[in-house]
Amino acid sequence: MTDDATGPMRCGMVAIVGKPNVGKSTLLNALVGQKISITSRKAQTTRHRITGIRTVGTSQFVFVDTPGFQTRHSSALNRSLNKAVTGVLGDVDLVLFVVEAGNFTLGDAKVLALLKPGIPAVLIANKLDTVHRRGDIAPWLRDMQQRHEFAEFVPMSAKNPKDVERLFAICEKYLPEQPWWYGEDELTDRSEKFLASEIVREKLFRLTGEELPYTSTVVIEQFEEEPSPKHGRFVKIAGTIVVERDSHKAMIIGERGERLKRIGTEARNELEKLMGAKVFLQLWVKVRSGWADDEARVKSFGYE
Ligand SMILES: Nc1nc2c(ncn2[C@@H]2O[C@H](COP(=O)(O)OP(=O)(O)OP(=O)(O)O)[C@@H](O)[C@H]2O)c(=O)[nH]1
Repeated sequence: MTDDATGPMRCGMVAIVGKPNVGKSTLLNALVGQKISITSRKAQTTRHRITGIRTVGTSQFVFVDTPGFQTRHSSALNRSLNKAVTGVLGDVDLVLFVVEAGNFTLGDAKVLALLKPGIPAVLIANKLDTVHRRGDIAPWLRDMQQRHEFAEFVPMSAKNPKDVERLFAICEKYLPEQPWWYGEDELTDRSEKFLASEIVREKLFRLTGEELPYTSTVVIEQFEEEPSPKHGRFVKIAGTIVVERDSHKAMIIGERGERLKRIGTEARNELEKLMGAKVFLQLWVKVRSGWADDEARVKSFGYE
């Protein structure tokens, strides 16, 4: 990657797609250079179409993260997720198709089938650091070449900054020559309110582990900024964690409310850092059974 400001001005949209858990959010965060999308060990934590923006030299990359492609269940929530993926793929300049290096499963094949002809796709063979037999990668790459006409093949690790820098240099030439859409320092076009719900959701999944179904969601009901002579910025946030069962509610609240308190404290600390503000955060837990199957309710929670 070059940082010199010579050459034509470029700007373009880059979609990051792949089945759940291959490392899309990790890659996006590494590319944008700051935590924007939420990562966790639990699959399917990314539901929204999140953009991250990075300007390097004369090129501006506008990244679009997509939800993990759902195949197992077909509730209204999953249909909405799938629509988000297919919608994104039609109007981007470049697709980064992420798989785990050395692997290709039916789940990967289903996402690959969504790629549109005419839009260049780069194969990202991620998590290379976990591959012990590097010799197996060359024949695997040849096999991948048969499956799709990829523009480039990039074996890498999203956790290795050198690999991430190299990826920029590889992607740059696929951006069209045109003026930038965003300011040089902008990182995301998502609101702080949206980031607040994502951060609470991340803490929720981190602190409840594998037991909590991914249909649990967070709705921010209040997001108000008040002038504060003492703190500069002061933001009051109230949110509701919506779950499907009483047992999930009990799990989140924990013994004597300990777990919910921790979720709130960790989320508040991170929000304060991110927003450079003093944050007052209130969280509730509500049970709404079957919401993931209810089309209207999925919409009311902000999923298109
Ligand atoms: N060893 C290793 N682990 C990685 C790498 N990239 C991502 N991971 C891990 O893989 C897991 C899943 O990463 P995510 O970035 O959340 O995956 P995702 O594809 O966005 O997942 P969904 O949101 O479910 O679609 C996390 O535990 C990451 O830390 C990598 O290059 N090497």
